[in-house]
Amino acid sequence: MPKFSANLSFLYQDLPFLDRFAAAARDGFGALEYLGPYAEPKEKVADALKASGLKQALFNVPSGDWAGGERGIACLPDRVEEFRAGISLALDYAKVLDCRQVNVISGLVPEGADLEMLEKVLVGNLKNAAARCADAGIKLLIEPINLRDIPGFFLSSTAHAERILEKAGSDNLYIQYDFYHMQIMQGDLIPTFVRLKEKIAHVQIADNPGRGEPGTGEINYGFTLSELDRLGYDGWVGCEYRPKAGTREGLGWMKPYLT
Ligand SMILES: O=C(O)C(=O)[C@H](O)CO
Ligand SMILES: [Mg+2]
Repeated sequence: MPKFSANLSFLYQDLPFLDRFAAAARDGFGALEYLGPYAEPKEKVADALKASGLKQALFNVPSGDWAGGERGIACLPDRVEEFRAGISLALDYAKVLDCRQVNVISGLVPEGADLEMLEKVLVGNLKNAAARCADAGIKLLIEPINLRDIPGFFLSSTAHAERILEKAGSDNLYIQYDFYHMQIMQGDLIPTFVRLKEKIAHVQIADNPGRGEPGTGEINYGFTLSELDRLGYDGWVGCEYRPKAGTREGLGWMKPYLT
């Protein structure tokens, strides 16, 4: 049976951040994930997590000025120090939250940038970060993201992610496989999952078009989720969608999976 993680950067947007933890527990989720917990002291986040009884599935390492339009800094040559400091901060939170995986958002391609140089920077950053995370028993992930929602994003395909993994040469670097992004960019969702299964540490779901609940678009999630089960995927399934009505009202799709 799939195990679901509520992505609190997308779900329960009507509630203050720390109140979303209890709401997710009440609605049957087993774990939580979000972009980042950094606006709150780690002790407060840990208290809310403990009170909810949920697990911390994942969060992103600091990703630059998100509100200002940045989408990660990991490929940017002039941000290497900041990236390394961000890994330290992410590890501090991950330890307190007993979170076993963190995700890196690669960044936007600056106008006129040398792509080979960006790749070299990204690979160097990931190599260093994967080793530091391994020492802490935490997996490091990278996520291909679709170019329609984030034009100019550096990492937008599984083929590119595979190349980055190969160049980084770390056995602690994995792929976050987001079915929504991959449906837009390449399709062939399950065969690609099967091929990369050993390298996929986390999956996320939303339907297309619109990034709504499973069942509101073209992806056959009945088939997809039963395939994940059949193939032995035992990680969390991150629910990273924008509810069409309200989070709770839109959870009908999850009912068959709750025991
Ligand atoms: O956008 C996504 O798909 C992600 O998973 C990133 O973490 C940002 O939300
Ligand atoms: Mg995602």
